[in-house]
This record gives sequence, C-alpha cells and structure tokens, in this order.
Amino acid sequence: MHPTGVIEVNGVTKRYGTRVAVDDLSFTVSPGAVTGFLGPNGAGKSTTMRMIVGLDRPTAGEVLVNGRHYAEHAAPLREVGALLEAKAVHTGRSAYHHLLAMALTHGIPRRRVEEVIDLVGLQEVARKRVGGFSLGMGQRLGVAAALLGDPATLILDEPVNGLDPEGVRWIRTLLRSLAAEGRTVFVSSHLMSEMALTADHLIVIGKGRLIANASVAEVTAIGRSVRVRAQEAARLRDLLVGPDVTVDAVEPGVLQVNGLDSSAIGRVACEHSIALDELTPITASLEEAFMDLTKDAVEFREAS
Ligand SMILES: Nc1ncnc2c1ncn2[C@@H]1O[C@H](COP(=O)(O)OP(=O)(O)OP(=O)(O)O)[C@@H](O)[C@H]1O
Repeated sequence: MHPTGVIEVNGVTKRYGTRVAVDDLSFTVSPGAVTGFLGPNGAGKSTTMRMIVGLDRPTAGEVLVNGRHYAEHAAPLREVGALLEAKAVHTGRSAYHHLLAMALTHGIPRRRVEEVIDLVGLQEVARKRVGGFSLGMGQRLGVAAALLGDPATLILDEPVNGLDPEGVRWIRTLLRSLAAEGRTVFVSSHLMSEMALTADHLIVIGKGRLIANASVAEVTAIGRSVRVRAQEAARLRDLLVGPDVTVDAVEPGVLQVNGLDSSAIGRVACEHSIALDELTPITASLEEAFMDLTKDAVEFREAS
C-alpha cells in the first residue's frame, strides 16, 4: 500500500546571500490529483522542489513529505520520485544500465527496470548510450528514474521541456493516470495553457511568494469580465462598483466589469430601468489570466 504522499511546505524561506529565492511560502500538495506549480522564470519553483527532496535546505520553515523530512525516509526513492532539471547522466552508459545501477543501489528489483523502460517508451533505445539521446529521450529517461521506486509522491520540474507534441500528450496522460492511482503528482511549468490541460489544482508563485492556490477552474475564472454597452453607462457604473467589483470605461458608453456575471449586471440595470445595448461575457485566455495574476511578480522585464 502506498503511504499518503502528502507534501507540506510550511513557512519556507530560502536566501542565497542577499537574494530571496523563496519568501515565506506555505502550501500543501494532496494525493490523488495533479497539482501544477506555476510561475514566471525565476519565481522559485526549482528551488522549492529542490528543498522538497532535500537537495537544498530552507533558510527558515520546513518541508515535509508524509510528515517527515525527505532525508529521514528509510528508502527515499520508494517514497518520492523526482525529475529535477535535466540531469547529467553518465553518458557512456546505456539507459538500461543507468537505471539498473540506480535500482541495485536502492534495493529495487531488476524487473522493475524493464517495467519503467516500457512505461516511458524507451524499449527501442534502452541499450543505446545515453550520450546520444535527444532532449526528449533524456526527459523520458528522467521520468523512468523517478518512477523506479514506485513512489507515492512524484515531483517533476518542467517535464515537457524538449518533448515533441506526441511526447507532451504522453506525459499528460501518464501524470493523470499516476494521480488516478492515488499518487501525489506535483509538476512545475511556466506554461499556464499546458497546466490547464494536465492539472486539477494550481499553485502559482511569483518572486518566491504565493499568488494563488486554487483549482484550475477558479484560476481561469480570474480573467473573466463582462462588456456592457448602455446610454447611461456612467450611472450604471456607479451602481455596479463595489468592494469586489471593478468597472472600467473602455470607450464612451462601454464598460468592462470584473467581479459580477452578466445576469447580476442585467438585474441591476433592470432594477434601475437602464436599457442595455450590449451584455457580453468575455473569457480571457488562460495565458492572459496567468499574466494578470503574475504581472506584479515578474522579476525580469525587457527594458523598454
Ligand atoms: N544556487 C543559487 N545561488 C544563487 N541564486 C540562486 C540559486 N538558485 C536559484 N537562485 C535564484 O533564486 C531565484 C529562484 O530561482 P528558481 O530556479 O528556483 O526559479 P524557477 O521558478 O525555477 O525559474 P525557472 O523556471 O527559470 O527555472 C532566482 O532569482 C535565481 O537566480
């Protein structure tokens, strides 16, 4: 039976000298779902993932997997499988021998090596030297290594990097089936559109801080607004504005409303006898919703 596999990040800060890579970050990743870890470049995703698997030590706070620090697990590969940045693999070895060496040093049976090679689709090239592998084949090998110990928790840093469209579909299906088996699947990306197709839940960070911790549906709803056209736009605007509602006058007689749906706007207009000429829900693209969320947290901007 798999242990529960829950990941807890509790008030974690990581400083490199004076640079704060992760800033008082807290969240929990639950089993049975794919949790996407999103943020612009430099947001602190890789640093957080390295701390989960004990490759980096938090300056403050703690990271627990199954209630313990990674290093305290008797057989870490069997509890947590990780694909971190494209790792340097001994290039003269074949994929099979690379995985076999890992298996033998961790008490994992030889037949599991064959199993994971099949699972990631590397059968044809398993006996070839890893040095000749494409980036995509290297990623598949990294996923095979992460799965070797049949762990309850999987942590994958940008696994779609270097994969072709067929490879991207493959990893999406694989992650979903691993989650359906009850495992914890925590996967980072800087692409909202990819995560929206793969993940159930999203943790969004920027500049090392938590920006959102919500379902995919909730995050994508952030970008929704309604376009309203009315002769009495100014009067309607005053009636609609509220603590959670913003109204922008985008052109004379046209408002863009965030925080109310079209039926709520229609009711307010009706109650005050304001005739509407247009009432159009607008759904921003996922990338727009993401940009909107992280706009204040992008570390590097191109000089204008
Ligand atoms: N070993 C290190 N020494 C100094 N600074 C570091 C180190 N590792 C990361 N950083 C800095 O910490 C911040 C967070 O980096 P991190 O790699 O965790 O971000 P990321 O969200 O994974 O970004 P990317 O998608 O570009 O990999 C960056 O500003 C980075 O320059």
